[in-house]
Amino acid sequence: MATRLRSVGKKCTVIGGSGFLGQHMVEQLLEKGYAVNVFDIQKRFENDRVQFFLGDLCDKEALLPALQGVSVAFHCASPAPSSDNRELFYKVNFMGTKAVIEACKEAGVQKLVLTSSASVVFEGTDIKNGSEDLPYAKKPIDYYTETKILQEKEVLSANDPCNNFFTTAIRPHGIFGPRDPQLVPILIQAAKSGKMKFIIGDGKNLVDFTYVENVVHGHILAAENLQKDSPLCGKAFHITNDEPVPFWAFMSRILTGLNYDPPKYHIPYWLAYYLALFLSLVLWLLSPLVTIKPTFTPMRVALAGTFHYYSCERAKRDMGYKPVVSLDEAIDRTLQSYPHLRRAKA
Ligand SMILES: NC(=O)C1=CN([C@@H]2O[C@H](COP(=O)(O)OP(=O)(O)OC[C@H]3O[C@@H](n4cnc5c(N)ncnc54)[C@H](O)[C@@H]3O)[C@@H](O)[C@H]2O)C=CC1
Ligand SMILES: CC(C)CCC[C@@H](C)[C@H]1CC[C@H]2C3=C(CC[C@]12C)[C@@]1(C)CCC(=O)C[C@@H]1CC3
Repeated sequence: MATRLRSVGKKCTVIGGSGFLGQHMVEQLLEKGYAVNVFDIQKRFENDRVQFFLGDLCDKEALLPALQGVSVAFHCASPAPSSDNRELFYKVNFMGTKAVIEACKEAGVQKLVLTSSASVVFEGTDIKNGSEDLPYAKKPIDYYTETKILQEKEVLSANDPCNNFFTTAIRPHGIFGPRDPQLVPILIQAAKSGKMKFIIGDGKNLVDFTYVENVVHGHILAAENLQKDSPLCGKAFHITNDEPVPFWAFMSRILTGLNYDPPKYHIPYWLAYYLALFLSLVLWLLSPLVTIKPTFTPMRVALAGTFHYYSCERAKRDMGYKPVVSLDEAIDRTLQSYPHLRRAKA
């Protein structure tokens, strides 16, 4: 109730509001009484209560109309991690984020909440209950992560209380839920083509998978607690389900929930990693002739075979965060939302 009262009359803009997380943000913001603008390069849904602004966030002039009269901007736009396009990541995540900051300041937006990623500290080796104090990855696992680091630094250092401009960053990890175009669809595609036979490593590595509604809840709490002298100013916060789970148990639960067999043979982590590395080298050599997107990339092998789970104590302490949907419930809701991916029983 308190949250609802505080949010009445608030106007916000969701940059990247047509995306998976963005659409869920829009739905919950509307439910909480916010007036919502969406700025995105594409329009992917219809809603009379939302004002859409189409444009590229790298263009400050295009952003300005979407930010007029707005008190909070949520920036959750990014090229898809799988695009692996270094120039595009640099242009959108780094240069584009600079444009977002400039446009917010010029339009008089008071709060900017960035969707960063817990992966900004991940280098492909185990992280167990990692806090926000871990240093940024010196060797990020891919170009996407490299530019998420640049982006987060840019937003946090733009915090400027003297000019009434406050910034914070949310670092979710492994977001999943209805309409996710990545995790479940990629997994089921791999299972369909017979590639989900092997567990990479011993299968005991714990990982955070975070239900999209919990991620949205973290963003809204961040916006509502971000103000002068609050501990959120210029700081990053992990938002997770706070229930780390073995990576392969989670994958198996999704697979069996959609009537696919879970993987049962084990392959040593380093063997999988070097095979994926060798495959990407071969595909790179062949790239002038054919473009093939491999299912197993070194990055995915690293994510599938190591521990990477994070503490969200800072978010609990500073913004009263607590996941609103348990992992069990989240998996059930997600499975129900993908009837078209369910395999018919023989
Ligand atoms: N999906 C995941 O597991 C995780 C995602 N994140 C972050 O969460 C955010 C949202 O991710 P998703 O919703 O999964 O991605 P998504 O690909 O579904 O949505 C991204 C949106 O950004 C828009 N966009 C891209 N380039 C743009 C540009 N130049 N100008 C305007 N709009 C542009 C796209 O059109 C799309 O609607 C991203 O910042 C991502 O880095 C962080 C941690 C985990
Ligand atoms: C084929 C299988 C070995 C794995 C299929 C599932 C993967 C597609 C996903 C498992 C962990 C996911 C993940 C991300 C994308 C999808 C997975 C690799 C991110 C890279 C998305 C962007 C981020 O900021 C970090 C995420 C970490 C976990």
